[in-house]
Amino acid sequence: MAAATTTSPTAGRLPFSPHPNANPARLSSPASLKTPSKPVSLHLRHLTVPSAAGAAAPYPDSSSSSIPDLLSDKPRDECGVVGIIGDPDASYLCSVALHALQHRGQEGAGIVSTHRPSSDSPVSLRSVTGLGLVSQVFQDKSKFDYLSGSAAIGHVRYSTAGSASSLANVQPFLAGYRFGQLAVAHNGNLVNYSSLRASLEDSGSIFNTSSDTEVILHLIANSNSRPLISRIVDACEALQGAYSLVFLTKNKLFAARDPYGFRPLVLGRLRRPSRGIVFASETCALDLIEADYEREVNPGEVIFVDGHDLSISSLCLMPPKPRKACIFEHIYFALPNSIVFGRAVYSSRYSFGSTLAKESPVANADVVIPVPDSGFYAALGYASHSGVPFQQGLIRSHYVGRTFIQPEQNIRDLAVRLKLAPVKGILEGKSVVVVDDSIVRGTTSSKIVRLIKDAGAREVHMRIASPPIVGSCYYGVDTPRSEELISNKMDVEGVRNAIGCDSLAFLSLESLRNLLGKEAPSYCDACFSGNYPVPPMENEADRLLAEEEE
Ligand SMILES: O=P(O)(O)OC[C@H]1O[C@H](OP(=O)(O)OP(=O)(O)O)[C@H](O)[C@@H]1O
Ligand SMILES: NC(=O)CC[C@H](N)C(=O)O
Ligand code: SF4
Ligand SMILES: [Mg+2]
Repeated sequence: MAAATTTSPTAGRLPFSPHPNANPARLSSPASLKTPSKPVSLHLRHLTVPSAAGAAAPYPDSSSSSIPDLLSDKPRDECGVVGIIGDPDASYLCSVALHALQHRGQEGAGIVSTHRPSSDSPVSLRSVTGLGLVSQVFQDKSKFDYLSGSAAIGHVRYSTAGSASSLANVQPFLAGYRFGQLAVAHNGNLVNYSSLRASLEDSGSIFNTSSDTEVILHLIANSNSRPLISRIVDACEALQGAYSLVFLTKNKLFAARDPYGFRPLVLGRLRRPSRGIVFASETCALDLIEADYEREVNPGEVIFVDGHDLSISSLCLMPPKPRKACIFEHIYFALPNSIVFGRAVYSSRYSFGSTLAKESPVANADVVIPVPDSGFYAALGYASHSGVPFQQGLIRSHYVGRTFIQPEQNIRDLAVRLKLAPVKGILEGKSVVVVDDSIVRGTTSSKIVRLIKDAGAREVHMRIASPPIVGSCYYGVDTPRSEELISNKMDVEGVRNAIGCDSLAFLSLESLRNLLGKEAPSYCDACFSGNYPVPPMENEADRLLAEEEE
């Protein structure tokens, strides 16, 4: 194996290899689908946890609930992944880290860990997955006795491919194949999933789920390369789109990131005596389990950690691509206390807001209010730059999750009222600047404008701390279809009219790029600009059709 660097964790700071794109050494042929020599069947295993009587699942599937989940109205959060090795409490720490990443996915959660019943028995992998929140799936603490080993990977899911309500699609996926057991957890979306799956099925592969992630396991199983890291590289070379991945075997933890680096993935080290190694989608997960941030997993890099001595090896074997980190992580997805792609999310949002104030001031405004939660930080920036007092004119209920909205207009109104309550004393008779991070379909904004006007506001001026969203995302964010995006259907004046506010302004794409400075070209802004770094190969109709057929 070429270009591997192996070190001991006791040697202080880890001497990782240079930037992966500087080392295009390859182990195998260019990206192409390998033809398996024989049909390969993977056996996916889960210990499943039913969502507490269905009713307790906070984000019920529309088919099973009287309140349909209309999260498809907005860009839904994406998944979060965690991997920990070298600590006796690996699965418990994994669950804590998943709590920190809960905002990235609420449909399902799971952990796969190593397990060794006694010192003379072999190590095996065990899985616990369930629909719902981490606290629901891991409510029963005996799960951590079942997941007893010193290495674990975990996942919180918001689906981009495959049914949201199918327990089989909840990750991590655990499979047995000719080289033993392998588990994977994935954040992202594979744009060539359908063609990969069709090709694998033609060759005899039998799929257990409707998730795009499963093709990764089949590609690894079909690779004839050795060792496993080479099979992972082989698989990654066939994938197109976004993937931040963690893999677990009985004695190794792997992490891999696509060559564009769409989705975040960081590496840290536990402060506790074990000095275990951690991978996580966001640094907020490291903070919660008291791990120190060491660095990002670089785009195109595959890292593996040996469970015996916690030595870390880094391979940079994927063909180099221009880096394209998702700017929407900074606008909306990531937690504001995280550092994502080397930038503090809080300060990004604050600066988007202050630049918006510079770009689109409101004359004679009385008060600036945020749309909780995600509009908060941009509103602080807007208020600070404009000198207009900041107030909380909308109070968010702690007991309503992400917005549940009915298709019928009257129930939609109720849903927003359940979540957000206006403070009359702040709004009555005022000219109000309302700051939010984004408008997707316009559902939230139009309801909020009405709420604020009903509370007696004289004028309502919407200020949005990102450019108009004109295109869908194909890289791990489940945005509505392009034709449902309000800014794809009409210009800013049309949107203002539809929302019913007195004025509306978005942060310009130019300002957003200026704020990123010389790093701007290393960010994906396709949903604002239409410049898709990887062409969306499979149209959404195919995706929807595939889901309907489940
Ligand atoms: O134009 P729309 O289709 O209504 O979507 C846009 C809204 O959705 C998001 O918030 P969300 O309600 O998801 O929750 P949060 O801000 O509380 O996280 C976003 O912050 C906007 O407020
Ligand atoms: N949002 C994500 O990253 C989802 C991962 C994977 N594509 C799934 O649908 O399960
Ligand atoms: S299209 Fe938008 S949401 Fe998707 S990766 Fe690019 S910036 Fe992020
Ligand atoms: Mg919001």
